[in-house]
Amino acid sequence: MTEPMLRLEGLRKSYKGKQALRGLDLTVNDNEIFALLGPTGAGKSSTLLSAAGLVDLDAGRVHLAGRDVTDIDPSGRDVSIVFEGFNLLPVLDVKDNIAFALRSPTYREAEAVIASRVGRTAELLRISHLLDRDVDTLSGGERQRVAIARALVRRPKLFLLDEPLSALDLKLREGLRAELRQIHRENRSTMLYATHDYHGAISIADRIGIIDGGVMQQAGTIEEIYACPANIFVGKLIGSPAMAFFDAVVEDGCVRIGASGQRIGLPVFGQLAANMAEKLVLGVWPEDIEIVAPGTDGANDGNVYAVDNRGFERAVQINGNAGSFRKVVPSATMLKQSDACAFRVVDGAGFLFDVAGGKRISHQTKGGRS
Ligand SMILES: Nc1ncnc2c1ncn2[C@@H]1O[C@H](COP(=O)(O)OP(=O)(O)OP(=O)(O)O)[C@@H](O)[C@H]1O
Repeated sequence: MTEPMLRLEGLRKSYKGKQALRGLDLTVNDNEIFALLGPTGAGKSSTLLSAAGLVDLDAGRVHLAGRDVTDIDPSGRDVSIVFEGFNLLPVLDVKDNIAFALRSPTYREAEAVIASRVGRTAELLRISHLLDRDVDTLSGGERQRVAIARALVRRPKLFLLDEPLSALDLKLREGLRAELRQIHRENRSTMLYATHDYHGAISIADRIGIIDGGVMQQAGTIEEIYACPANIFVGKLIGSPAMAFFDAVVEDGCVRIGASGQRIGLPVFGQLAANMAEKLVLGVWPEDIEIVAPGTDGANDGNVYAVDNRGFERAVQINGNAGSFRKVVPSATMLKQSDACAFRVVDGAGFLFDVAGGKRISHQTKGGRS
């Protein structure tokens, strides 16, 4: 088996007593795009900086293509990093900004080779027409392309992208993401892409890692994560809309939603932990919740709190006694704000989570997502 391109093992990093990484593990395989998804302050940048060797770790090891590089300088690691802030050099034009890394003492190349590589990389990123411009005359999207070109031109083993597209508008972001995938296919490069944008992460990545509090919460393909979300935090960050959560109680071999809602037989949740608490949280992907007519037998009562128009679809928020959820429905669905309605969880769907720690305690279910 080939070695993973990047293996981070038990990384710990504190900044003036503030713990940013708390035993973080992460594996990025050769030739894959791995998205590191997490909210602000989760530890994404610290993870990328650790991989590049740009921070001093308190503990843990960094392996690059099977080699332990923990004690190796950034220049000896063969990785390139693109930051959100672009870090272009204002005194140089676009061409020289891209060529900069190839002219460093470590990567010194012949000028003819540099010109050809700069030209090829500029074509890939569709910035050939900008090569003679000063960087301070460029738009945000153009600068971002130049920053990516500058990192790419070295053809590093590993390409680290830290929120590279967040400053761009939606259309530019989508376009650049498609181009990054194309570059990845052509160059067979490996990318670690940090973002807090769920849509961005799933559209570009082969696998996703969800990070919070400096710890990897779960890693896998999006299908694996949907089929088995590790904890409530993962459910809240994944999906669009995200997972719905309801208070639930265990009574008479059933899980009951709220005090008087739907009853679901315990066996559908698989073999459960022996000492299951009486109170639990039931997590359900919105696709596994049906909205039905008010008063439907065995369903949960609710009312429509908000309706957002999305063109061909609408996103509705339904509030119930045991919790609320958002779900996308066709725009022909006759639901208006304040309407009474009812909803029920599709047979066999849903996950049970522990109230205290938020960990999933039920097995994979057979809902619409699995
Ligand atoms: N140089 C620093 N000095 C002090 N604290 C820092 C420093 N860098 C990061 N931190 C703290 O470490 C934690 C993790 O930060 P990090 O930048 O790795 O998170 P992030 O997931 O990249 O966040 P964001 O999405 O906001 O960039 C945060 O609480 C942050 O405030």
